[in-house]
Amino acid sequence: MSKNIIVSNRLPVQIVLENEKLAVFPSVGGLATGMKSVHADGDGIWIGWSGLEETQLTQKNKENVEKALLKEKCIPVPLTQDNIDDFYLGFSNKTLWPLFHYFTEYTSFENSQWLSYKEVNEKFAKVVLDNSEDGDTIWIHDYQLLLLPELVKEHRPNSKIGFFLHIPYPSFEIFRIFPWREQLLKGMLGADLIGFHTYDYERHFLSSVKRILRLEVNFNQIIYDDRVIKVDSFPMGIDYDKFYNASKLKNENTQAEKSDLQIRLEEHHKSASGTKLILSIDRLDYTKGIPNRIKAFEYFLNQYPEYKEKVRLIMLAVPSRSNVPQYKRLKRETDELVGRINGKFSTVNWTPIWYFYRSFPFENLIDLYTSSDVALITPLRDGMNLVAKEYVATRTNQDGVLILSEMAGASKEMNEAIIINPNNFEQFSNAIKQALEMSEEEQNSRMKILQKRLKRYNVEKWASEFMKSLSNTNKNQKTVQATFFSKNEKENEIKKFKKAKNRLILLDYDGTLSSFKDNPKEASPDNELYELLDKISSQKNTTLSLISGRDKETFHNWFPNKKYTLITDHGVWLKKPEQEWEELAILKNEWMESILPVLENFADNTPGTFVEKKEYSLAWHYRKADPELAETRTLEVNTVLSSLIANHDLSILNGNKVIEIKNSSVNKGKASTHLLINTDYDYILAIGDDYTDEFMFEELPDYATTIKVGFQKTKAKYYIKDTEKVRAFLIELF
Ligand SMILES: O=P(O)(O)OC[C@H]1O[C@H](O[C@H]2O[C@H](CO)[C@@H](O)[C@H](O)[C@H]2O)[C@H](O)[C@@H](O)[C@@H]1O
Ligand SMILES: O=c1ccn([C@@H]2O[C@H](COP(=O)(O)OP(=O)(O)O)[C@@H](O)[C@H]2O)c(=O)[nH]1
Ligand SMILES: [Mg+2]
Repeated sequence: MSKNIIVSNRLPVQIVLENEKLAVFPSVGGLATGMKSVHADGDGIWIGWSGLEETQLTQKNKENVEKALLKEKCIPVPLTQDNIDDFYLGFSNKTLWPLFHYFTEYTSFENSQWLSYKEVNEKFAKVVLDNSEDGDTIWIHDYQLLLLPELVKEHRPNSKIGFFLHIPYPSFEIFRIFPWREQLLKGMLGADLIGFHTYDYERHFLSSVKRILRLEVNFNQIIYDDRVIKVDSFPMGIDYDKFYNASKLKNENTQAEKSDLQIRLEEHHKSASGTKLILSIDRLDYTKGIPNRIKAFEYFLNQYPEYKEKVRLIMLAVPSRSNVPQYKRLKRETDELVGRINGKFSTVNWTPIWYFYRSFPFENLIDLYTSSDVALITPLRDGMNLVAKEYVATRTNQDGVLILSEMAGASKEMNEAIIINPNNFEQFSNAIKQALEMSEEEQNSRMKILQKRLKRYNVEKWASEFMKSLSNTNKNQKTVQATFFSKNEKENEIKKFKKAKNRLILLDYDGTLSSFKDNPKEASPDNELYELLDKISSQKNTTLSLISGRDKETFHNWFPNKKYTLITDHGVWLKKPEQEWEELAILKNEWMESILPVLENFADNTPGTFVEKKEYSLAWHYRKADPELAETRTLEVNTVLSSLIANHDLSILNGNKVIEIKNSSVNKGKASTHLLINTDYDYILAIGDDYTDEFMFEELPDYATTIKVGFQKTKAKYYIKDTEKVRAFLIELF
């Protein structure tokens, strides 16, 4: 039976060891709180870090920790102090976290920490491999484990691997700064499905994949070797019923059952009628915009002094990553700001800010959510922000107002909140006023819509949508319908080849025998290739022909006096050994006059592209262009050309990073059948890599062995990875 495995840096529970005694606490942070309910229901396991330092543990403690975690269906990945310093506090939280949240000035790039990041990802991989079988479904989470999908995929090719990023994915201009960007992207591409909270993060990721790895992206699918990787957005929800029911239940509490916090909150309301509470809850993190929020609150009090003594900001900041210097500084700054503002505005009856620096148990969170008239959630950047959603879920009377930063992923689905730019203090302070003065009807109507969506798209739905999408990836996993040669098939092929009495070998050039260069002129044959071709053509009963879209002059210079046939310009020219060039088709080329300037215009407007003028065709090459610009331009080129070529018997070939306009009546299919006239071959082998070679695959007789280089869709029977493998295969044959 295959099982489901969740992997994240932090487990949903944290173990604390004090005086040899184990205590188990729930983890804070959106990932742990969100996924916990998903995990609780299933029968899978969760792999992650227990929060302990590995060398602290005696053998006995280690066993006890494992036992305690196993009860929670968790398996620990042990981290040493060095791992915690360099991988967790270091690379994860001093490099990836600030960079992905657009805090470039906080981002450090330390090679030693990168090495540690790789080492710990390998450590996680080992635990995953030790606890899984090929075929299990593995769901990996977040920025601490970006390399893990690739490490696991290598050993679990038949497992479906999902990856979800809980934080923002930054725009290409930010991501490109990162020194190890290729490795990170390739690490993520080990997954079969990659999920983000919002479409914007997804779009940024795809843009990096296109520009940095230069991979083909079709809508939201990435073609990577022979795999298709799906990318999609899944906005994470919360356990709606848990928050809703807890707050419903709370309404029924008798005075004696109330928490101390609840009693104090009620006292606040009683102390002066009409006073209101504004709530803010976050981990103490610079991305959450806490100092900014305090300053904006001060701005509000100055702008609308009538609210002094009438409103109170209750601010919960949960300690987080406190060994990272920026977090230490933030703590100091927050303390000072709260002190200054309370000092400035407080009266005998009123302190404007109630500030807590600790974490609260669930019951107290509910007290805070249900007692606050306004929730002020104003991060500078936030992947999602679940607190905003939790606040909404607890408002069982459908009152209360949410003010939400447009920089939080949650803002994309929570339109009925008051959405603000947290850097605009004017807007900030007006939003507070608007929230405090909002009519009950308006509160209700906004809340209703918000609640409806959160209830429907809850965390369970989120997880099941992700899993459903992950299980569907299987169907379109392979990019090509053709197959690799199996060992048996290859042996048969060699036998067939050896037995044959008259053999024809048709080889395309670029992308088949020689790999692509930025400038096509540089892709000239090397000595190894000359030797290989000479060897093939010197065999008995063997006709070798190169069949290419290249122009005749180039091939004439590259392959003078050779013992093999040359077919150029997609089949316009043919040269047999020791014979003159013959023209297979008599073609006109006057059309070029009108089309050349159009293509040149595109070349001028699209940096990195150029026009190649051949005798009978024109080719616009865009290999070096920015891939996203090229995507738009190729569409434009195709549209413009389609109208120009009408009535000219011309066709547009969309090749590998090239668009070529040529006469419709010539193609490699016709040229290759020309070679079959008057000769009986009992063995035909054709290898080619691009769209233009498909004509050849199509027109050759059924018994021909046709091979596609690369992983695009094809009519060929087999495929092979790249030019190197083609050469190796030919060496094996001959
Ligand atoms: O594990 P820590 O270093 O203590 O940090 C706590 C978690 O913070 C981050 O949460 C993110 O995930 C939330 C749910 O998807 C999302 O709402 C929020 O915007 C994110 O910041 C982090 O991604 C987790 O890995 C941490 O465990
Ligand atoms: O004292 C606290 C304060 C908050 N939270 C939880 O921490 C999570 C914070 O997640 P969010 O997505 O808002 O931000 P993150 O901390 O993940 O960046 C929410 O589920 C809160 O309920 C908690 O468990 N204890
Ligand atoms: Mg080719």
